[in-house]
Amino acid sequence: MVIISHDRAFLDQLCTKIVETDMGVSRTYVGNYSEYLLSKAAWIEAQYAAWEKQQKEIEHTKDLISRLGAGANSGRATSAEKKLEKLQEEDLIEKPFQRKQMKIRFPERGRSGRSVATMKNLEFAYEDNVLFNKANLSIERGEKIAIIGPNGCGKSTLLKLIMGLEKPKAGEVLLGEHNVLPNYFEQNQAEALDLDKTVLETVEEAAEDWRLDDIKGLLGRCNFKADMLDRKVSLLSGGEKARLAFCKFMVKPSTLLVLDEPTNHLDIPSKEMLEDAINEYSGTVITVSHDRYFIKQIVNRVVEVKDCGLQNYAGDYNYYLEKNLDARARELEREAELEEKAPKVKAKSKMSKAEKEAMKKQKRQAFQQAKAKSKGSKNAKRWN
Ligand SMILES: Nc1ncnc2c1ncn2[C@@H]1O[C@H](COP(=O)(O)OP(=O)(O)OP(=O)(O)O)[C@@H](O)[C@H]1O
Repeated sequence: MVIISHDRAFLDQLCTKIVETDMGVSRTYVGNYSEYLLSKAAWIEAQYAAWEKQQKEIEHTKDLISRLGAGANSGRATSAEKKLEKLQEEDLIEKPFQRKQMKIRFPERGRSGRSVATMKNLEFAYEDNVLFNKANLSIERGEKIAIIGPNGCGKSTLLKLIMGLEKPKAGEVLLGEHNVLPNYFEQNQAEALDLDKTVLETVEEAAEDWRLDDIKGLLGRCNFKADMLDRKVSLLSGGEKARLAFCKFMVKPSTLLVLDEPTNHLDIPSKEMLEDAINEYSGTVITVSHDRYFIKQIVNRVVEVKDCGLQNYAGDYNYYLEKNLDARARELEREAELEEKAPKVKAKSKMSKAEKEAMKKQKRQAFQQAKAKSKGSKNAKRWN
């Protein structure tokens, strides 16, 4: 089975091999996605150490050649020259290429008061579809909260209530009084873009205190090449509009992020960029997401929408799984289902002895390869 996916939790559960392709070169790692990250880091470390060592040797040999010069030492100089030639050509170790991860920070505007949002005896229904019945929740500054629950239970509606876009039938939803500045990423954000604006204008308008070069850098990271910056939003594809909406969202100053499925249209590097930005954000974050990997990376509190109420778990997603036996059972069921569909494929937790051995072997090989000086330098141009 070959899978192409941006869903890291899914890749973790199913894959036994990851093939990474970057800059026209592909490399295979044994294991699932999390193991691939570890193996890749180990490979880069080993390759970098070997490269550094060889660079020193090259410098030392060059130095030796210049000191020996001609005359009585010319024989030794010639053999040093031969050694240098070999080091620089057939034995050359390539410097491992590391793609620079673009770093983004959500702009913050001071800090909010301690109380960020409060729901008191909240009641809400769409006609006879009751979503909340006397639900209570209070959110404090700096909390990073995942709102979870099955499809249609009212997660997105809760965010709309917090944003004041829906009104409670009874009870209250209040934002804190002091400096609570929300920045809301709604699921249909792309549909709200102004079609007459250009790509660059759309982001420039939302950004305050951003340099033009930084805005262009952000757009570039989200795959808007220079020739697209002056294109009208009306001419963009659905996916491009979604990425543009994401860029617009990333530049707005706030003290509260309200996110509805923010990772939906993002590739893995963009998800990682978003996770880093959220982790560095000192304000409050409330997110609805089905992306369990994303939730595991960023939240310190979980709120489950259940039986028209809000069940609080004062810990991260793993804590929620530990405390919530139903959720753990569902998680195990899902794993079992996936395994049944792909009986020959085993996930990390169930790796066979042979696979574990293969993985160890791969790590050893990566280390040895790095030491054993790779031949040729076909890709030398791309190492910097
Ligand atoms: N404007 C609306 N009018 C009537 N019903 C609506 C409206 N918006 C949402 N609903 C219904 O309310 C329920 C809750 O919707 P909501 O989008 O909040 O669920 P959710 O938990 O976010 O779901 P999902 O996980 O699928 O995104 C659903 O049954 C939905 O069909």
